[in-house]
Amino acid sequence: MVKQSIITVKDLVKNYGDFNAVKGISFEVYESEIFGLLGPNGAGKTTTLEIIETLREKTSGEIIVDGFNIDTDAASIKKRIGVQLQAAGYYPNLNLSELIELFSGLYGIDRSPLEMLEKVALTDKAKAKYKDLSGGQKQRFSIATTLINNPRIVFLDEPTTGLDPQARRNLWDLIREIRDQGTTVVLTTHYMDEAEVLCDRVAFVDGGNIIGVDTPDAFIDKLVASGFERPKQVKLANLEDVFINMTGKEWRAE
Ligand SMILES: Nc1ncnc2c1ncn2[C@@H]1O[C@H](COP(=O)(O)OP(=O)(O)OP(=O)(O)O)[C@@H](O)[C@H]1O
Repeated sequence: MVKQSIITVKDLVKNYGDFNAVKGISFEVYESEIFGLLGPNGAGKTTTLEIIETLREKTSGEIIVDGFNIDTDAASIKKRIGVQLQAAGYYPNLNLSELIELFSGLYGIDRSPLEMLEKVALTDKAKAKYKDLSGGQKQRFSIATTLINNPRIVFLDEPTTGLDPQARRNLWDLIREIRDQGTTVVLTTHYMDEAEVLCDRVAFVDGGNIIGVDTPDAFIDKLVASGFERPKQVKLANLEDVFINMTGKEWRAE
């Protein structure tokens, strides 16, 4: 099957004053894939995401999102994407249900809060305030808010940072469900195990450059074919497997 590109980034440059944070990167994201931007702190991942999300100005380069050019059609792009809000955007006096009603209103659409909360297993917290949620619940709620406008693409910046292993795996399942329903997912992560099992393709970003884009399997196979071997015999399980095995996979009461 020919892959259809939903995001095309060409020669993207971002300077902050005289600091060249993104140095002319080009890549494509395909429709209905989970695409990961990986790289060390300060590599330029968030800058790149926020430019594509129309939240930050680029210095130069071309970006097409779902057929719309960011220079001429940013408003059409905004309507087609879902972006996680910073926590500060969640008015403290409203409960989750009311927050979803508020955001739906801002989009000018009518979404049932319970239906949205159901997607992220938070119906029992409908009357709770955002600040009273656990870390995993906060992440799930913020993902629910990205889905309100039925977006073609959702952007998730480090969605699992700070979560325990169960919450992380549950969030992976949620992200896969979003992809399986036809929504493209672009995320950043520092966890390579996460990228390996979750992402269909990954781009490595380093010092403002993209140094490779491929499937996790292809990257690993290429490295192994080049003669790389781990210094130590790899065990058939790791400590996280032990943890999950001892404490169970189910949703936590949190
Ligand atoms: N508003 C800004 N003004 C000046 N420099 C900035 C600004 N935002 C980011 N930078 C710089 O640009 C570089 C890229 O930052 P960015 O946040 O995009 O990196 P990142 O890959 O997302 O890092 P992390 O993994 O730490 O989130 C960093 O050196 C950062 O200090």
